[in-house]
Amino acid sequence: METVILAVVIAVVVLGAIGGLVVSGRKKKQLPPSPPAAPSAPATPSVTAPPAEPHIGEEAETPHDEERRTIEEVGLPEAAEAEVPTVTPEVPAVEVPEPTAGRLVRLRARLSRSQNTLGKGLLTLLSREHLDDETWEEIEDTLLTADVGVTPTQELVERLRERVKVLGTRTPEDLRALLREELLSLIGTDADRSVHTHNGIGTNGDEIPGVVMVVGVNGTGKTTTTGKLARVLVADGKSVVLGAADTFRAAATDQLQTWGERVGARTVRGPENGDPASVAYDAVKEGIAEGADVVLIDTAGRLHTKTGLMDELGKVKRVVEKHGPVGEVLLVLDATTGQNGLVQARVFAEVVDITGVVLTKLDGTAKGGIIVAVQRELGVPVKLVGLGEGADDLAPFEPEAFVDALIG
Ligand SMILES: Nc1nc2c(ncn2[C@@H]2O[C@H](COP(=O)(O)OP(=O)(O)OP(=O)(O)O)[C@@H](O)[C@H]2O)c(=O)[nH]1
Repeated sequence: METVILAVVIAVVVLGAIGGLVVSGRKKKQLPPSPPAAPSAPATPSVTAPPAEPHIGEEAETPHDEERRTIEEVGLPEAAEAEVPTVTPEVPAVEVPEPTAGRLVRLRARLSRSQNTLGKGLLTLLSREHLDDETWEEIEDTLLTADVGVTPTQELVERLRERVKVLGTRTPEDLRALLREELLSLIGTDADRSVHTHNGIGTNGDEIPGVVMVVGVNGTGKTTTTGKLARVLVADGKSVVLGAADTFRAAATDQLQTWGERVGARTVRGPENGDPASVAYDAVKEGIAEGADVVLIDTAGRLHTKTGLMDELGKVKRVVEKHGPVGEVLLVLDATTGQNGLVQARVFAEVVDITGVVLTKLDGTAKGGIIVAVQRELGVPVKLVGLGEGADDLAPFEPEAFVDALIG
């Protein structure tokens, strides 16, 4: 019996002691709840252990080691891996130029702004109640001021006089239709205005890329036009190689290369002041090797009065022709230079057969009539017009859209 009592007393004491330990343990754990741990938490927000309020009892019994394991389990390594930035090789962005169809219509606002005097001026004069000699003279002056040229102006005035006489009433619609028709016949709607970029047959009998040479006096916009034309061709799905045969001006070569890089076209360049004919030859050779569709050759600006430079241009063309035919020789004319452009055109045409004209800076002049004059002078069509300094401001020349922009 005594033994039993002793055993019960021991059991009570032991239980009491255990109870006391548990309570003191709880108190210890509850005293510093979590504030000290909390500040360290934000350092690694994505990997913090999940329960904010862990089970007190468990926490008290959980060894410290186990907590670390739990954090590892959350996947620190993966998180760290995810944060490693992926290194991609730097590739220059290749632009996708705007399609060329309908560009002139899109750029119509620029055209009508610069050519207002011509189209609207003519319409206003033709709408006068009395079309006397003085009025016809004013019409003639308007055309001459716009650089249409003497002979085409006289022809147009004559035709308009005849047709207005026949016309009974002169409603604004009648006059607009009549003027549209006459201006269109003056500019011509039948000419082939496409830039010839199709493949040619090389001197060795194999197919070679279409070759286009861009020529003109200094500062007319040759390099810019070559770059813009490369974009037009790329937009139309063709592969292009550029030849920087303007070896006089290092900046022109860099400029051309930049244009090319923007659309993913390779530029063949030579040493500064090197032989332009040799660069042009190499460019076509590269075009053949690459199987490119078109090779565009930018030449140095040269004054038509400098015979030596003009002879050099002839040589560039002849050297290129050792590979095969040059499909297109584009003469770049600055529309703001007016009648002087015609003199240039004549000399360039003698040295290299011009096959098409690019009229640049038409956005900055009211002298759009030069289109008529230059076509008459050279007997070759205006194929492209420049209407601004923007990369896609070169448009295929469409007579209808041009005349519509003139007369509104
Ligand atoms: N407003 C306007 N500016 C143009 C147009 N075309 C070219 N330009 C500008 O004309 C200037 C001369 O252009 P370039 O292409 O360097 O002329 P370039 O004929 O190659 O010059 P050189 O190599 O010195 O003979 C540049 O500032 C062009 O941005 C156009 O259609 N409109």
